[in-house]
Amino acid sequence: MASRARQLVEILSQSISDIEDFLKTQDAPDLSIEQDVPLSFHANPKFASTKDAALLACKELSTLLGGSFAAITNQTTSEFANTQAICRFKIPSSFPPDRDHATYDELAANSGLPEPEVRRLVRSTLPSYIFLEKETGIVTRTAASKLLAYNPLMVQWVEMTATEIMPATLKIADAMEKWPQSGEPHQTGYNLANNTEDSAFTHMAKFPGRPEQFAQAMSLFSMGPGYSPKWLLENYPWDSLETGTVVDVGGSKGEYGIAIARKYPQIKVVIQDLPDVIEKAQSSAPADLGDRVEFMAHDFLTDQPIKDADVYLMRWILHDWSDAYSIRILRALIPALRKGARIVLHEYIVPEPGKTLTLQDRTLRIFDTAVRALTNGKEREANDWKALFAEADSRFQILSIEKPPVSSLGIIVAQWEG
Ligand SMILES: C[S@@+](CC[C@H](N)C(=O)[O-])C[C@H]1O[C@@H](n2cnc3c(N)ncnc32)[C@H](O)[C@@H]1O
Repeated sequence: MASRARQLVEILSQSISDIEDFLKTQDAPDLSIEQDVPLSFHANPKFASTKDAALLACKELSTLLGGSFAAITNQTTSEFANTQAICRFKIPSSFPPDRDHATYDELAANSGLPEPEVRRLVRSTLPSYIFLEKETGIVTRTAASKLLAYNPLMVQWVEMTATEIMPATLKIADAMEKWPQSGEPHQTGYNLANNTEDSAFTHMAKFPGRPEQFAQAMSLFSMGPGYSPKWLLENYPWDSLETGTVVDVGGSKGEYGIAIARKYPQIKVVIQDLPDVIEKAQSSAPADLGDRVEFMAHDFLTDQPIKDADVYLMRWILHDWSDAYSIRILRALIPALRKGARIVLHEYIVPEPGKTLTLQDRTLRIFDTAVRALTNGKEREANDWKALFAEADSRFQILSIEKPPVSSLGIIVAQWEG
């Protein structure tokens, strides 16, 4: 028997042929993104049922291809709200042991929610393939609900997105009205959604568990193959540094700095971050690298204290900051720079529009919305990166802006010519 994916392709192919035949009988042009078919077609039972069959096949095929993670993350806001509720009430893990199917009564008993509530929530997630109900009253776990049952980080991600990101993004328009063109990290959708004057991360830190939840949710991303430090290690000529110094600015626990020091025994690395982050990072620093890895508290909005280093690395830093602040962060390096020093950024590079649309475009535009909502940050296109350095100082010369094929992040290299 043909695979489910193949069956869906057949349904899609047949439905599209039927739709095209229908359009011909109506003397209507082909389906087009730029021009809808007349509204009256949707009232035509033949057109409507064929279109629905095609859309449903597309949706299922997209879920098959995208996998369980995308099935959860690609939901609309209200679908996502129901997914948050099924996580909060632990419905994905309320199945009897060793079984991936359960009655609503069993789910109610194990989750502690009344049966009508469980039924309503579960049925709201059926269109997203979070659960299936192949036989009325019997709920089957899908790959997506198994992910929610067995992967605590995924549940943290759902909760964090629903409580931190979504409310903030829905306030972007209000923030734009209230603070036109602001680049301030405390004049954002997050500020309005949380009724605070603190910047997002300062505000979150006032609530036990919130920063940890944010960090854990974000760590889900770092597990993807595109986020491995190896892309930065393999795609920058670190071995040309001889006995050089690399400063990992905003380096957090030093994942990247430590990886560089471990692979290149001639390089010394200084990992800088805010004092409380450095205090924690220092306590878990690897002993075997000795004094080749140093931790230092430093606020990157102030002048860089490590002079004449070979490379100032900033991974995933400037996307959290508006142009005005990013320029300030770049300028704060200048007093330390010797001629020829390199600034290496490891950041997303948003593809320019007008070229072929890729799935990455959608993902990066969503990230851009999230960083804007949280801190007035920005995901940037190659030209934005160039403009940022040019605005910071004309003595920064961009050497390359490239994204290694499997890497999610690109590498932007600038040289100080002052
Ligand atoms: C998105 S994380 C990136 C961490 C690390 N570079 C990485 O890629 O894993 C941003 C980091 O910037 C640090 N940070 C935020 N504001 C800072 C400041 N004013 N000075 C120094 N570090 C700061 C945060 O503590 C955090 O570790």
